[in-house]
Amino acid sequence: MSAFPEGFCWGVATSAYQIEGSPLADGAGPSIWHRFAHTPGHIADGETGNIACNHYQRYLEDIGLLHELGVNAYRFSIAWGRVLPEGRGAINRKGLGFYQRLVDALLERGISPVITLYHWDLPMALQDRGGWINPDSPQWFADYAEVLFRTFADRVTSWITINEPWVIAVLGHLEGRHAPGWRDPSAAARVGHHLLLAHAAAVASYRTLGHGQIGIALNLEPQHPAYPKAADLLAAQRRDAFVNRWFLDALFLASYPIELAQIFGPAWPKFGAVALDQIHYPGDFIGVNYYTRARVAAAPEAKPLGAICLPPPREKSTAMGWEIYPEGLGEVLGWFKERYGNPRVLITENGAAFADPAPCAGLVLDPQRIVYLRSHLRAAAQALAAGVDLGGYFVWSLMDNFEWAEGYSKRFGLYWVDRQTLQRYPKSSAHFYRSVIATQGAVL
Ligand SMILES: OC[C@@H]1[C@@H](O)[C@H](O)[C@@H](O)c2nc(CNc3ccccc3)cn21
Repeated sequence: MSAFPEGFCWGVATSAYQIEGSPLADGAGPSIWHRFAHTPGHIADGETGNIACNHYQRYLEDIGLLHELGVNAYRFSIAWGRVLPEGRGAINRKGLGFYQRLVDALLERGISPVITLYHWDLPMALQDRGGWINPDSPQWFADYAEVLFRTFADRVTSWITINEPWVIAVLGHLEGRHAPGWRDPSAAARVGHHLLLAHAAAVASYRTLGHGQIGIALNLEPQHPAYPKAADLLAAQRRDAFVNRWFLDALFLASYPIELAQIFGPAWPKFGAVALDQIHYPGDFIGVNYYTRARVAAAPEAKPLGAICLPPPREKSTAMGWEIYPEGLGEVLGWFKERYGNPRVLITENGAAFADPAPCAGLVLDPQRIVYLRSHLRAAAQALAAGVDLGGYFVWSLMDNFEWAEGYSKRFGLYWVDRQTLQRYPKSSAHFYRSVIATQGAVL
């Protein structure tokens, strides 16, 4: 029996800087990840996205892989700096032309484009104006989005404004592990707010220019007390406010969790009623990027949260050190039905990195990824049966790619990429996912 309804959206996901390569080709303006990756010490093995998977040249071959999988949707991001090299103003027609050819080739194959407007690669020219802490940044983003809405209004009906505002604010502006590499709590709080204003402005623009669906993609991760102790439960609740409810409550409830003012202290701005009303903009769907859960222990010395996350047992971990915890996907999906009015949800990322072996006779055997995907797909099917308005599922990722600060050392793909030749090889998980799609989940 099919676990998923006819018309369910089956896809895979990628992002521009992680797969395209050629970051400066055809008049493209450099991004903050180009600068960050070229700054020694930021990326494992000193790698950059200069080549990545050379998708910029090999995109037709990669669309062939999508067709081989049988997906009916493909989530990818547009590099802002290819379209607007200075981040605003003059349009780079060659840069926009790449995405027009990509969209047309997808549509010819019957694959629906799901475009992420922003997946972390802000044009350097805008960062030089302060980037996301600049109060003008929401308008910069809305103007960029309008160029794409007008270009693709007739062909693209699924849009994601921003990928993971929490990662942008926290890893990029609080912890400094991602571009632009800042460590400034006040900046992180303001960046989070400006990203929500940017999302709201793009949604408002799409309401006048488009006739499809638009949403935002959030990284969501259940926070569980490591031990049955009151202190651990309180620490887990604090971290839940910080990781999950910061953006969920803002979008759906027009309020920030009170814990954030305690966590950020004086660095947390005094947002008024108008500011909170302006971020009350969930859009048409919520994208859920789910990978794992956190086991949280109280640690008063670990400022500002007073919490630490305990590593999972090795036998339950992926190559990223993340716990394999499919139950957490059902928990996260349930939040939308229980707390936020049961909006349309898409699982916009779910996947895992494992130490995949090299190809043998043209195939990479990755049984662990099959186990991971099967268990998470089962959890998704159970949530759907329980009444969650789940409309689609995207595997992260189509192929091994540039895994940010980890460089190319972590492989998330359904296709294995030879780093010397860039040849793509199917993993057995690609064949598994193809069978899931072909049977609407009956094989699970
Ligand atoms: O790490 C795998 C992927 C990454 O390649 C995607 O670009 C990004 O959208 C993505 N988000 C998560 C989950 N959130 C996260 C948490 C901590 C650090 C980085 C990402 C995983 N991933």
